[in-house]
Amino acid sequence: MEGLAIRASRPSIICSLPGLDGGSQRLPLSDGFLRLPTSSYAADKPKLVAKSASLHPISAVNVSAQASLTADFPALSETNVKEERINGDKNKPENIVWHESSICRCDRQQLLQQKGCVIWITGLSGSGKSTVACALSKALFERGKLTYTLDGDNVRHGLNRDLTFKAEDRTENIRRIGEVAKLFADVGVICIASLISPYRRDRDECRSLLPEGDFVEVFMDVPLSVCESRDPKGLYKLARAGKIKGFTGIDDPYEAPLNCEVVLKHTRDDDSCSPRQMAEHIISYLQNKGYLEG
Ligand SMILES: Nc1ncnc2c1ncn2[C@@H]1O[C@H](COP(=O)(O)OS(=O)(=O)O)[C@@H](OP(=O)(O)O)[C@H]1O
Ligand SMILES: Nc1ncnc2c1ncn2[C@@H]1O[C@H](COP(=O)(O)OP(=O)(O)O)[C@@H](O)[C@H]1O
Repeated sequence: MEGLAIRASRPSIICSLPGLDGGSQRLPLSDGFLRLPTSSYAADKPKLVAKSASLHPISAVNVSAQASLTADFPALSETNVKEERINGDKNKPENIVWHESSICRCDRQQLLQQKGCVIWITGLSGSGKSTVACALSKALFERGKLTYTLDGDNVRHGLNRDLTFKAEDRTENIRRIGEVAKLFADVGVICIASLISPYRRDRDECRSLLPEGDFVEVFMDVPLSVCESRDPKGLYKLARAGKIKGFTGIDDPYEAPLNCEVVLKHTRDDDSCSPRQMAEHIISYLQNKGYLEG
């Protein structure tokens, strides 16, 4: 069906559409979506206004419409509006129905007094990703904030144990961790994902899984020479000796972020920020964006 689909985390939403009699109406969702055929809004200058049925914001909105449709979501600062045709998602599973829960993300965030998000730490091996992830999780814990860390090395011991370091396996590694991180964010947890994630496209895919603002990309901007001199696991030495093939930074690519939320730049060894200072930098970002409140 060609039309409009609005996804919300509530059983019904209040909606006013040109095609609906009597202004606003409360409309029930089926499998998490309000679906409207093109005919209900294909007026000359169609305007859609949707609000959640309670004071809770709509967690996500998918607009599938003709180019002429304009959607207007007043007072919904947390709303993520995406254009997507109902039939346009070729990866959409068939015969699978989304089951809504009566407790939504905003309820959990209220309980935890924080907002779920993903802190995605990317950088070369030895750039300090795990160290910063650890310092961040400790500093947030001390403030009473709940985090969970997904470390590339660790996840490769379990969920991703079947994956190698070939480009397509790295992509799959990142995709799976991105999906798991999204679940944590939905719980209301501040999820810290710390992995090399060398390809920009893979990181951008993970970003696109989340509502605007909820993906915070942190780049460990540390020169290869510094990472190599640290070499805590002796892997650079093995890579230089040709005993590890396809090692990031040596004979495999790393694409630095072009426009990320936080850059933690290494300056000089005698003047480098401590992991705690780096963690505080990320915390300031989260605080300014309101992620440390319910
Ligand atoms: N070929 C190759 N290239 C890069 N890294 C390698 C490789 N082989 C093993 N290792 C070790 O694996 C850790 C990186 O795993 P990730 O899951 O973060 O990598 S990726 O995001 O899929 O690229 C990485 O851990 P960190 O040093 O913590 O980054 C390495 O210890
Ligand atoms: N800010 C820092 N200054 C100096 N050394 C650091 C810093 N952060 C991490 N290190 C050291 O660098 C090495 C690599 O850190 P690690 O967190 O394991 O990096 P990654 O997870 O990116 O591989 C470790 O020996 C760690 O103690």
